[in-house]
Order: sequence, then C-alpha cells, then structure tokens
Amino acid sequence: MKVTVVGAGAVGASCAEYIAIKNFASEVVLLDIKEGYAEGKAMDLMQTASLNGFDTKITGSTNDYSKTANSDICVITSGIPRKPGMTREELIGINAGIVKTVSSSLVEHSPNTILIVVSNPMDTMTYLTHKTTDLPKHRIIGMGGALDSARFKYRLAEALDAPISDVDGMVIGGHSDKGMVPLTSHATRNSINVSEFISEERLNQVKEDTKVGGATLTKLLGTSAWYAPGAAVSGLVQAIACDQKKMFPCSTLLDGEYGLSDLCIGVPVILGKNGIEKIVDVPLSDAEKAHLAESAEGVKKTNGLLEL
Ligand SMILES: NC(=O)C1=CN([C@@H]2O[C@H](COP(=O)(O)OP(=O)(O)OC[C@H]3O[C@@H](n4cnc5c(N)ncnc54)[C@H](O)[C@@H]3O)[C@@H](O)[C@H]2O)C=CC1
Ligand SMILES: O=C([O-])CC(=O)C(=O)O
Repeated sequence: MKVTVVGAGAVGASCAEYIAIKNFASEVVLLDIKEGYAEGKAMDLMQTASLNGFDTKITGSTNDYSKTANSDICVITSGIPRKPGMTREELIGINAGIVKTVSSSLVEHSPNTILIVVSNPMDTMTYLTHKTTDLPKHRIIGMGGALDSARFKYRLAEALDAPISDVDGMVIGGHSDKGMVPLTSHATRNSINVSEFISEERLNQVKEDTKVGGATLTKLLGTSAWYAPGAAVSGLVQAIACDQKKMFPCSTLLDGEYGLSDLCIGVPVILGKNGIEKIVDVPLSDAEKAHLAESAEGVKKTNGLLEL
C-alpha cells in the first residue's frame, strides 16, 4: 500500500505521522514544492520509527512526481492555511491554482489512485478536483466531516462531563464556519439521545462551538490546526487501505442525494477499498434539512468563484 501526501507542512506531516504509527501502509511519500522540506520531514519522521514501533517507509520529494507513481491513495494538503480572522473561503484565490496543478500531476503518475482533498476551502477544492481530473466520483473524497465530527464529540463530552468514548455524533454539510450541520437529533451517550442529559440551550452551545472549531484553534495558534486534521485524514486512509467499510461524513459529488446536485458537500459515506462505496441516506430533522440546504447554497456560491 503506497500513500502519497502532497504538502509536507503542518497537516501533511501530521497525517504522514499518524499513517505511519498505525503501521498499515508499506510506503508514504511526502512531496512539497519547498526545496528539501519534504525530505527533511521524512527523515525526521523515519527517525521516530524505532521509537514508535512502525515499519512504514517514509520518503520525501521536492516536487518530483515520478516518486509518487502508482500510489494507491493520494492526499492533497498543499496550499495556504488561514490566519486568525479569515474564513476558509478567502483561501480560494491561491489554493485553487495549487490544487489544480497538484491533482493533475498526481493522477498523471497514479491513474488508479483514490484522491483525498484536504486543502481549503475543502468542498470547493474537492469539486475543482472533479473538474480537473477524469477520476470517477467514488475516487475523489473531501476530508472535513470526520474532523468536524471529532470536534463535535469533544464538545459533547465536555458538556455531558462524560468520557469521549461514551459519546457519538456526526457533522454533515459544508466544511465552513457557517455551513457545518452537527446532527444533534442523532447524537448519543451510550445509545441514549444527548437531549436526555443536557438542556436545549447547552446543546445549541455545543453546536455553535463545533461549527467554529477550526476558527477557535486558528485564533489560539495563529494558524490553523494540524493534529486532529492529520488524525482524521489517517482514519480515512486506513478505512480505504484496510477495506474497513467504515462510515464517515465526507465531501462527495452529489447527484440528487439529499435533494442536492452538482456540488461536493459532506454526507455520510461508507469507505472501503474502492473509495466511496455508498452514500448513506440518514433521516434528518426539519431544522437539519433546512440547515443542509442553506449550507449547500454557501458551497455553490464559493464554487461560483472558480474559473472552470
Ligand atoms: N479539510 C480540513 O479539515 C482541513 C484543511 N486544512 C487546510 O490544509 C491546508 C494545509 O494546511 P497546513 O498544513 O497547516 O499549511 P502549511 O503551510 O503548514 O503547509 C502547506 C504546505 O503546502 C506546500 N505547498 C504549497 N504549494 C505547493 C505545491 N504547489 N505543491 C506542493 N506543495 C505545496 C507548502 O510549501 C507547505 O509546506 C490549508 O489549505 C488548510 O486550510 C487544514 C486543516 C484541516
Ligand atoms: O480552520 C481551518 O482553517 C482549518 C480547517 O479546516 C480546520 O481545522 O477545520
């Protein structure tokens, strides 16, 4: 199993580290445009192998895509992150050009690959990847919902004063400050709906804190987060590499599902060796349906800024 991660910055390196530590891939190639950067990160990570007990071989490359040839899975994290006060959508001007070049170079060298798009604004970059490459829709996956759901669970556990392993929940919709739709109607503690344990007001606070999860960290860190994003990507990569048939909310091209078409947005999917093997239709409350429709409007507006 060969995995390429483009962008050896904060998210790319974290993602490579988690993939290696989980020890299911034979090879991870890190590629970056900055001279020597990916090679340096790869060497540093390889020097953790004996300490962390993994055998995955990590190599680095400065923009040489021949090193990525025949990758089973490629992850795109290249691009600029936001600074405090910015929205993800403001990154489109620079990141669209980067994602376009990177996705075509990857597919040129790995025509059978599955692409995971991380660069922001992620839903629009996932849509752009469809427009740029000829890959079938089950082989292009946007990562956002897996991270947003992890943050939702963190906030739920905090509000319930419960261990995180007791709670479950999922966030669908656009990966943006306003577009995320935390599915409170389905959130549980040990199979009991969380509304049995906390007030509607507290649950609304959880929802709002989840939606601005990325912005909150960006304000604290001065740049956006990387540990949870890297871990979330590694979860998707593992589900595909190990054919786990796990369910994650991922950004995928919709064609009528959830009443939406011609956009990529987060919905629950089953991930296995073929990439997105199924889009799962879950019942939503009226408020969640309305929120998802509004979120889709926002994503389409951002897609409209693309020069296609
Ligand atoms: N979808 C999600 O849930 C998340 C998305 N992100 C996004 O991921 C992206 C990366 O974030 P960070 O790693 O924090 O940024 P970073 O600045 O630490 O790393 C980005 C790397 O991309 C490289 N790069 C730029 N252009 C390139 C090109 N044409 N080819 C190869 N490499 C290139 C840079 O040299 C840099 O090393 C940002 O757009 C950020 O908004 C970050 C966290 C979560
Ligand atoms: O907040 C950002 O800009 C990066 C990101 O997508 C996240 O951490 O959710």
